[in-house]
Amino acid sequence: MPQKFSKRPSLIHFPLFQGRRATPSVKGLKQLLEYHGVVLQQETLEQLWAYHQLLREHNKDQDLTRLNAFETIVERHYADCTLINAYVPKWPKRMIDVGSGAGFPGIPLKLVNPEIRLTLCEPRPNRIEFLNLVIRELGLQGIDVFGHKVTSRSLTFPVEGVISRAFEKIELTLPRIQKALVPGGKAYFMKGPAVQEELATLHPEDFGFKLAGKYFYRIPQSTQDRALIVLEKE
Ligand SMILES: C[S@@+](CC[C@H](N)C(=O)[O-])C[C@H]1O[C@@H](n2cnc3c(N)ncnc32)[C@H](O)[C@@H]1O
Repeated sequence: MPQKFSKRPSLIHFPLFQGRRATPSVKGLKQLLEYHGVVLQQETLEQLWAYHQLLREHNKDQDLTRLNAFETIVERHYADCTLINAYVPKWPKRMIDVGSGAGFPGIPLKLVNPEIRLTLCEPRPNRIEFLNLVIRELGLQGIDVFGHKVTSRSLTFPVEGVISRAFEKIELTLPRIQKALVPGGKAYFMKGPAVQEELATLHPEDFGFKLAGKYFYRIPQSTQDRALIVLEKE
């Protein structure tokens, strides 16, 4: 039986803000995030706002995101990439984000979990440049960019965690990360509704992994179904 997507993640608050429209500003960002069930500290909000401004400023020449409206960017990028915290009690210390693009989920994940030592893996030169700019401008520590394709040969340093969103089928990513991920390490896959078909044919044991968790939910106050699939390296 396919899993049903639940309407609300369990650890989420629903604050008072009831509208979806908000002026692009730190305040508007806070209101929209809270509307989607994400409550952040003021300092984190300000960092996310600084990132948003860089994203807007460089989007035209660097082809970073196809989303345009502030509300949509907050819902599908920032809320999406921070809601996952509700399902992971403790993130691994040393992680990579495979296929980061403009920094999703890596940058929001790092902002809400500054203790993670994170490497953003992205081969496209304009995106590498943008990610390095974000790191510099926001003064982030414990984060760097691996500007190459992740393959079983290129990724040689050991990591305890891997995350990716909108990248490729899980069965294609597992061989890429098989060597780098330490035994007991976890791989987190952020997926949309098509995950059901993918899971039906996925055999993680063929790659030395076992299923450690699967969570199906909807971004609060949206039509966006999401899943977080967690695999553990045996
Ligand atoms: C569809 S985008 C998703 C970007 C981001 N994760 C998101 O959710 O918005 C996939 C990204 O993976 C990058 N990519 C493609 N092959 C890769 C590989 N072998 N290793 C790392 N990144 C790769 C592409 O350059 C692209 O930026």
